[in-house]
Amino acid sequence: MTGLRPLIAGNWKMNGLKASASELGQMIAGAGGPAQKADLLICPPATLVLAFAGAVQGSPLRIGAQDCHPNPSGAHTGDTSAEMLADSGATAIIVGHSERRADHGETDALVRQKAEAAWRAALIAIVCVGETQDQRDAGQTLEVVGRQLAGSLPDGATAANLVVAYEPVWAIGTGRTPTPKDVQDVHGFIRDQLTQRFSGEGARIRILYGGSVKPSNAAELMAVPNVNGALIGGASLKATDFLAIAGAVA
Ligand SMILES: O=C[C@H](O)COP(=O)(O)O
Repeated sequence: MTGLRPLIAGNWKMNGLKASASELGQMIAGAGGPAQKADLLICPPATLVLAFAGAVQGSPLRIGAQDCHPNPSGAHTGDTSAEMLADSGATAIIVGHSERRADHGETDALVRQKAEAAWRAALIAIVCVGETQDQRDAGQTLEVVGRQLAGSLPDGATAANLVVAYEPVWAIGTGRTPTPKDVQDVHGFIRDQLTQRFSGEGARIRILYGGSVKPSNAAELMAVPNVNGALIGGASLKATDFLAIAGAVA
């Protein structure tokens, strides 16, 4: 950590039904324990944002979303705008997750528009970047991450409106993680990019690590310089694991 309050964010991806409110209830119940060292955010599927946002009222937990359309409204069947998510009680939106980049062909330019949409709705944009296995093997990690940052981050980022998540694609859902040294190198690079572009604000924007974070590796990963929290997939579906990870921050 670099003195920034950590953010532990859970991305439930396409998982969760109304009955999952009981898991959320356990998170709320445990949020006052060791987990209170971090800001806590759960990003359920859009279908649950409204109900979950109501459920967390009065607790330290916040609710976010996983994607948004760039436009505030209009003829876009099946899409959801940032304004709709804000209206449902979301406080943040994940944009540019590698699964959306891969499954929906999202470009850096589109991700940037989505981040701007989140800001237009007064929400935090959590912008994801990360290299594939092939890119890593070719020694292109920093080049890829640098290009994604340059293309995906809008001008005007502040510590209050932007979080960056570094998620190596090959580490997502695989049980594999980079070494702490590798994480340190990439997060240090991201920090440099942020400070070059956003000056003093860039030093205070939180940089999350994501990819197979679990209770057993959280303390080691969260202790790496310039790691200011985690974006957690699978392990965020279980309250005990999510809270244990939050409790492991330095
Ligand atoms: O957004 C979360 C990431 O894709 C990480 O997922 P994972 O923790 O299941 O590897």
